[in-house]
Amino acid sequence: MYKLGPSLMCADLGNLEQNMKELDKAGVDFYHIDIMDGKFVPNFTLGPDFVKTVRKLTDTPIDVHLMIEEPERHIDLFVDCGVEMISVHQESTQNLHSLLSRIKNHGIKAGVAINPGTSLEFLDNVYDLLDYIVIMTVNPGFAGQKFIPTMYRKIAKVSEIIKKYNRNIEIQVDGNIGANTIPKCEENGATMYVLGTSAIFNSHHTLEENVALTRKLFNHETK
Ligand SMILES: O=C(CO)[C@H](O)[C@H](O)COP(=O)(O)O
Repeated sequence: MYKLGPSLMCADLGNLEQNMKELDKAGVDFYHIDIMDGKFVPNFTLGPDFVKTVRKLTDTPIDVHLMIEEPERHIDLFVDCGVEMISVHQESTQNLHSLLSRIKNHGIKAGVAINPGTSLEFLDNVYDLLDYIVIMTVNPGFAGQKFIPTMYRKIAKVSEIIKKYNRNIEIQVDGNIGANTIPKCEENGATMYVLGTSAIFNSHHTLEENVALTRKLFNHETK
């Protein structure tokens, strides 16, 4: 079961409603929304008002990726937007366990996003709270970057670790996910795919066609 989630920072924001109509028609599984504060990452992107707009436009699950410092100060703001999933970075908070507990207490899925240079040992302390782990396959901040090849091994390692925990934790991959990278991500155990400029938000085909072409890259069925 594999899930596809367009990264809305890469959408045509002047045409958001139309873009989302096409993507919903194409049957995407979730929408990925990147929140950047210019501190934790060197860029600014979307915020809670944008998330609320997306919520009004679709019933498809919304996955918020918080690339911000002190996310504990803002969790409630994003929960109140009506999202289904929130991921945070271990490097951005003093107390990851309590932050993940807070997300779970709101009845939504909790994820941890892992930067390319961050090791995996900390997972042992929080795995009981995790619904998904996001392997950043680029350094977070900008769309259109190159996949870091050593991240394939990291996906495989996380996959092994999850088996050891014996819990149903999904592996999401984010950053330059497309024709050149999906087959190897799948081989190594990724289950959720964030689709940006490489896979769908480019001018080669319509969004619906790009989603259909992306599905063809998988050996197994999506969803
Ligand atoms: O998290 C991100 C950047 O930090 C984006 O979601 C991601 O990079 C998607 O865009 P692309 O496929 O162009 O890399």
